[in-house]
Amino acid sequence: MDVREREIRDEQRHLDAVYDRLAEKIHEAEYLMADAARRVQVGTPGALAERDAQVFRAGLHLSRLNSEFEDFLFGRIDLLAGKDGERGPDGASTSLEPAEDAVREEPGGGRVAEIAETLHIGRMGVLDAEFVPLVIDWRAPAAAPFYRATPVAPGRVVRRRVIRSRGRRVLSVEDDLLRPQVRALCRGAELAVVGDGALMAALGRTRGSRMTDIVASIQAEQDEVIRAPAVSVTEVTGGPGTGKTAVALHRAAYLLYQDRRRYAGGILVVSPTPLLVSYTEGVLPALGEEGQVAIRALGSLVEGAEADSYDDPATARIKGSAVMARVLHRAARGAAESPDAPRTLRVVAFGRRVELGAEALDRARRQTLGGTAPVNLLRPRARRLLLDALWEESGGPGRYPDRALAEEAREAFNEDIGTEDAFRDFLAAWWPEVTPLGVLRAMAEEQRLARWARRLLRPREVRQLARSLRRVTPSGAGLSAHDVALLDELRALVGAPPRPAAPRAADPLDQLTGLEEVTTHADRAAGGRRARDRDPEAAGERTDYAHVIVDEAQDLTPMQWRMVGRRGRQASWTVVGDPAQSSWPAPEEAAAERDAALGRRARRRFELTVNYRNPAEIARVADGVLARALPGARPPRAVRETGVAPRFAAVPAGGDLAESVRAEARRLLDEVPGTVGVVVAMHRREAARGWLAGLGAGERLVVLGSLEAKGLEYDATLVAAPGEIAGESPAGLRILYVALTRATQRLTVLAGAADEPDAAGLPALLR
Ligand SMILES: Nc1ncnc2c1ncn2[C@@H]1O[C@H](COP(=O)(O)OP(=O)(O)OP(=O)(O)O)[C@@H](O)[C@H]1O
Repeated sequence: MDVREREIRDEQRHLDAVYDRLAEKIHEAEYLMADAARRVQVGTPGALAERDAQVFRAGLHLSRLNSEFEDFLFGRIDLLAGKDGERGPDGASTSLEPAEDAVREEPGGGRVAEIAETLHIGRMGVLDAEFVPLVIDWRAPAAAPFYRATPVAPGRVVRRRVIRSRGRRVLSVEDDLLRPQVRALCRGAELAVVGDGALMAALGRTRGSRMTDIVASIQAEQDEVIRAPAVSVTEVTGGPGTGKTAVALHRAAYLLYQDRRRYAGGILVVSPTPLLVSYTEGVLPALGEEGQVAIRALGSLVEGAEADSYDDPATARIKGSAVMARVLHRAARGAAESPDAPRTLRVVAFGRRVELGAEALDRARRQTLGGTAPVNLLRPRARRLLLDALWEESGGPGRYPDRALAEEAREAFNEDIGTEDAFRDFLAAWWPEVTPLGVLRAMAEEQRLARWARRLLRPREVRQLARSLRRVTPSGAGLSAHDVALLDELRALVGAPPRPAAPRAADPLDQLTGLEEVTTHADRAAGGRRARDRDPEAAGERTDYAHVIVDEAQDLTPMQWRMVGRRGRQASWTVVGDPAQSSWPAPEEAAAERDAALGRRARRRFELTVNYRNPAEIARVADGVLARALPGARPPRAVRETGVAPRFAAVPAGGDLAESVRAEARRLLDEVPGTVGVVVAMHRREAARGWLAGLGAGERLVVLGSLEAKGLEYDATLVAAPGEIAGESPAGLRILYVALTRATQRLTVLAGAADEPDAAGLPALLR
């Protein structure tokens, strides 16, 4: 048996012990369920509440324990004795630095050390029957050295081992030695070292259609972000492939572990596109945090609205800009004045007809709009002002010289007239209840919009905006992601009618860990009631998150920052992004709204510097475009090379882009076993799907418009007609940079006629 086999066998023994222990825990949980069910016979309220809590705990515990993880246990660290003998609640010793005498000089020269503690790291903590840790949760303080230790600052770590397993079987181990100069002994035998680095093995693996977690190979600079304290704002920048998205998701899991009571159900992750949402959705469940975090695309942040179309760059620029907030303010108030609102109000008072004409009504409207409340909430004010005007008109004030009598009569007048059908019908038509969608659709009428946008938008912009809003239907189909931010703003401006309550998701792990208090059904119901009393809107949709994570933050428009900001008024934040990949052309304007959203909270900044996605050969091509897009910007350092240069091809003279795209895509499908992404300019998106139809690769082949490629990655990428992508918007070069940085193995750049390829097929933009 060679060293590798022996080490795998040892880890297998440990994993077997872990699963045996899990089996015992499952048995316990089942017993608790059965026991709780028996208590239903004892009908006192106290006993019922207890039973409720117990069933809930045991059920969740069971489902968690039963889920088969791909690799439940993935790491191990072998440690020197610590400076002090303190132990944490998980049984591991807490000291980070080795004891003075942990490493000794050997008589014949060299140094030797004894391994004092071995910890296995996994997705969930497991103690044996004697409370000795069999597995430490990856988020526990004791697991931090697994991620943080480096040969320069090894702390107590001598050997770090990454264990790959599937289900109950250990497949392989990969070791890093952090104190290579020390001869380490484990129970008298020399510590074995197997393999050459888990990170490289992980990075070289074929990608599927879903992102996977990186728990087994989080790097030190990433770990610092993941475990940064959640006070205030954590800002993370870093180039493509530096793990920003991965880090943001792992941070969500870490925060839940740290303070479950505060964060369960209260973390929002905002992602730029639905494609990126579905790509990343599996990561948190794999980390054991099923259903605890809401991951939403910018176009799905508003309940009941779902973006299903794209704006051209010029329209997006208008819709996203901060000035829209003022246009919407006027529109919301203007929309309460319907073009076919009645022009006369007639009622009968004191036995005769009393009438308000256009002039009096206009005055009442202006006075009503002097109020600052959302327009729908101004209706009581409108009602009051109309009754005032009618009272005047009817000669009411002159009829009663006695003040007390006059007040009484006025009250009776309000009561009589205010409940008359003619008055009520008039009010409903004259101050109709407006909806955010209704206002947005009213803005599609160019003349009205021109009035609301006076001195704020240019006539050309008004025309463009109105035209684009005409595709929005009364049911809300045809909305773009930018429209959704406008709807959210309008919701604040019109004051949405209350919605029926949706119960807040219960927090499974509160109950499972036993660290938190036990909640009963009664508690949960009361909690729901309290939340509704506070904010009627929160009943339909949660808007008060405890932590908000913004991915690809460089892309948020000012209006989108306002929308996201409304969801985190009391929250702490993690904001990750890369200015070099921004598709929004006016960064200063966005920065102002971003600052407003994040408020005065203190900020901690981190930078990630290593590109884990692209091989160096591909990164070099992208770096050239970065230098054009943002002269002076520093690209991240690519950690690996594949020895395969990117391929440059050109559409042959007189040839067809469609045919060349098809041929190049087929070539990549043959070259890599995993996924192939074909990136084209936005306007070619639909056509390109047709070009590639029937290539028969199932989920392996994906066609993307340039803006959809954000955040995603593929084993191979074909970037077609780069000049078209760069020319499509003012941010085009940065969008091309995004497209060129999606590949983990192979990149093909296909030059169209406008790309002026040289003899080697290299487009002008990449030379
Ligand atoms: N420590 C790590 N171990 C293994 N893989 C990693 C590590 N860090 C990042 N990766 C991998 O690198 C790839 C890029 O990560 P991610 O998508 O999070 O980067 P990003 O910074 O968000 O990129 P972009 O800015 O292009 O969206 C992913 O496949 C991720 O799993």
